Amino acid sequence: MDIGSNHSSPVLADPAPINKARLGIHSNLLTYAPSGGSLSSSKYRNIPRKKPGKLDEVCSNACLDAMKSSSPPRKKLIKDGSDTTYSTWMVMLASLLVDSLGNATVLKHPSALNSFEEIANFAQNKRIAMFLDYDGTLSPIVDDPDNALMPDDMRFAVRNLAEYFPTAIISGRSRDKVYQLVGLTELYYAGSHGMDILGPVRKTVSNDHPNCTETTTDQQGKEVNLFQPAREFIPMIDEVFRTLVESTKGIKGAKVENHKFCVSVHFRNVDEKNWQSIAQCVQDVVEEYPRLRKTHGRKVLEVRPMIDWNKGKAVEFLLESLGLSNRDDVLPIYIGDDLTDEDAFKVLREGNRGCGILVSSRPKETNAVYSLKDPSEVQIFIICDEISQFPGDMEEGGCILNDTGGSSDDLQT
Ligand SMILES: O=P(O)(O)OC[C@H]1O[C@H](O[C@H]2O[C@H](CO)[C@@H](O)[C@H](O)[C@H]2O)[C@H](O)[C@@H](O)[C@@H]1O
Repeated sequence: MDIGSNHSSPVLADPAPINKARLGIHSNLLTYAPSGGSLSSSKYRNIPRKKPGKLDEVCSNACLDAMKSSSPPRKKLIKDGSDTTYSTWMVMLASLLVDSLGNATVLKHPSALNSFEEIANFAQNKRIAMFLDYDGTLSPIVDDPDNALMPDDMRFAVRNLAEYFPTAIISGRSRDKVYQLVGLTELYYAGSHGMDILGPVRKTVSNDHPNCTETTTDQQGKEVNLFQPAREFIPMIDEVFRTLVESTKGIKGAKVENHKFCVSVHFRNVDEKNWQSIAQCVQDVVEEYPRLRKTHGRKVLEVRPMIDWNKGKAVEFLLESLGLSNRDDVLPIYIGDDLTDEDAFKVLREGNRGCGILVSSRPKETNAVYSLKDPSEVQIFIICDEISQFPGDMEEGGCILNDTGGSSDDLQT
């Protein structure tokens, strides 16, 4: 049985589709040309860059389009008296449309919870390898990235999961930051969209990537492999971080984060009339640094090294490091909510290797097979996985679920 074979192509009507062809923002749509310089491995290639000129304006306008189309306006109350009836009708029509698009998603990307039996059947006699994004997947999206905390009951569910299946977090944040937020030593962590991975030691992996792999010890003194394919970019990223902090300091609500191998520029709290200025600041940087490129997430623009590495490659790398790649008895599952997670969904979809689950409450174009509405559904899915794979253990008290969100110690018997 092919996983998700009942469900058709990944392309779905999106109420606000992003014009990727114009933007060139999605890494798996980019063509990489061979690089010179010290990034000698064929994995790392430069994208030929246009000369700065008249097109700059078009570029930052395109960027602005992407910022707008990925940020649908919030519902507004209609106060204008004369147009009330017409406007009300429009709102009702729009919400009907959203509802029917929602149903289309349900059909094409069914809920992973409703399809749980299908997934469990497919996972039978297989070992699940679980990959989880952080923001919007394990923690709800909030205005301030520093307040994106993972609820304790989610942490408990993930910790239990990791007891049964190899589990990795793959985040756009720095590895240190995401480790600090998740706080579980049982997991593997990949930060900066997979450009900073702490994984198990495996010789073949080190041989494949001799210049970017280093054997070290983790917090528990265990031998681990540190994989950093963009190591030489650290000083450049640091410089870009400082430049962006300076250039955006006059824009109210802008926030810049340094993730060691990439920089995030948040515009969630910026008035829409200033989004153009944010886009311009980012555009100026990528023009000044031809070996960096701009990508795009949920109300965030990012600047990152122009290397052929992303969350999809990180999944492949971790599977290889865990000795789980190219095996019929392994089912990798990746759960994520953002554009950057699409690279991972695509890797799993290709060759029917595993299954991507998109976290979204509205229809989106995606390479995932299934969907979950929000982090609370992610938590339920994780718990169901544990129970379905090891029902005996659960009944015997390995994991007794309650709905009070109490500490893990309270719940262990
Ligand atoms: O790959 P992820 O773990 O999902 O990280 C992607 C970005 O997540 C964070 O930003 C997002 O979440 C914030 C907190 O909810 C929200 O305020 C922001 O608008 C979102 O884009 C993080 O701050 C970024 O640096 C990550 O790239």
